Amino acid sequence: MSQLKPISHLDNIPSTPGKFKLEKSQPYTHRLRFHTSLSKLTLWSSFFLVFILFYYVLSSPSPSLPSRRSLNDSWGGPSWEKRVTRSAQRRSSHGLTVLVTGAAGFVGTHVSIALKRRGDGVLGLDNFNHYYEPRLKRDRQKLLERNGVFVVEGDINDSSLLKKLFDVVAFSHIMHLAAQAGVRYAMQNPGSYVHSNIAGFVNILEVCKSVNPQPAIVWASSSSVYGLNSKVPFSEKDRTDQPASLYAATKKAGEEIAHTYNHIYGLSITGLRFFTVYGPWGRPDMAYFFFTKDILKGKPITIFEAPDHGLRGGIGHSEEEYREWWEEEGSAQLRIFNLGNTSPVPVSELVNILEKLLKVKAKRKVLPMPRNGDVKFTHANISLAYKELRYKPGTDLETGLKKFVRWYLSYYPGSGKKSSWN
Ligand SMILES: O=C(O)[C@H]1O[C@H](OP(=O)(O)OP(=O)(O)OC[C@H]2O[C@@H](n3ccc(=O)[nH]c3=O)[C@H](O)[C@@H]2O)[C@H](O)[C@@H](O)[C@@H]1O
Repeated sequence: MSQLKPISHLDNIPSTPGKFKLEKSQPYTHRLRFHTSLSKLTLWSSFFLVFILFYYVLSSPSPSLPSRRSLNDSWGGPSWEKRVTRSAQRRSSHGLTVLVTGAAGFVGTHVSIALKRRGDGVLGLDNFNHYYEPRLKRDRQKLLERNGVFVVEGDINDSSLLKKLFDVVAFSHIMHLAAQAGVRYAMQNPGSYVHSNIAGFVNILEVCKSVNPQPAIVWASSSSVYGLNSKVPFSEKDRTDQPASLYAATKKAGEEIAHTYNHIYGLSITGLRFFTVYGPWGRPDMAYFFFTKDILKGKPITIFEAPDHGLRGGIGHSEEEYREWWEEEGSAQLRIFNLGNTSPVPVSELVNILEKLLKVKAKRKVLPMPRNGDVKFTHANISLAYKELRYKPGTDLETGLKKFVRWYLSYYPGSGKKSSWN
């Protein structure tokens, strides 16, 4: 756009002497000539400027846009590169070098710390968006820093940043967890799901396909891809073509996109279908988190009841289970695994446990399940993950929620003071 401004400016320059009072005196002729040549000079120099600008815009390679953006970003420079290198340094030659996207997120934080503790080199990437309280993300970042993990502030859609990271570090793996999460929010902000879960994922794959050596990719799909399926437990072999939310549809699209990049470029890609993950440092938009908050405040909570009066079970696993997810990839694999717990729990049972742990009675409002993206039930078949990864959840819901509640009360001190049974 900037090259247009001088052109419209040129259009406004008086180009004929008709706007000037004509006098026949010599000096005037000189002035007129001088003016004319000045106009010409201005015209030509402006034209030249436009040409230079135009040439610059056309001849700059595509990274010129991101590099202009980088003026506002907090990445780049020798001390930044040093921090990146140090964070990605693995402790032994057997260790992996992992880029964790969405590192300041709930799952990303736990994964980064688990990998770092076992000796892998870990670098985080996160855009610290405002989907939920940024303070929580910043505090997770501090936790990561205490554990030796540096989180680069940037977006997965920024290919120049991604390329720069691969210039500085030869990552063996990407743990891609950056995404627009949340099932119900997709009705409010559909574009953010397309931007992060589809465009962002493709951007990551585009960079991965071009670097040498190509990193293996492990990424977060979702149990929500099972959508309206009624056959339980959900198995990886089941159909996934009836998503109930745009969120689920973008995760399903991610699985198909993964297939393409494996097929064409031989990228090794493992998708993990998470089943309602919960625990300390969790996400405030999830039911167990805001139920805890509202129960403590004495505010009513809404329990969605499916039309067949079955309540959908939120099931999951706590941070211990993250440790065993990882294994060295063979080349060019395309895999998908369910990760969750195998005993579904009705939402009402989740509330019973929270009441017991918080020592506060919940004000329950039971409503028929709205058509808001939620599904009636979810239940994981995890035999494939057990067979191939030895994945075995070891935390029951009550133990996991106890850990969450303990964390919640210490993170939000004062929130539990009013706690008492009515
Ligand atoms: O399993 C997954 O794949 C997904 O798990 C969660 O989604 P969801 O299971 O819907 O998690 P919650 O928002 O915590 O909902 C749990 C259950 O509580 C119910 N619920 C939710 C909100 C509410 O006010 N009342 C209520 O009964 C929901 O219908 C649902 O059955 C995450 O938000 C997704 O990002 C993730 O991909």
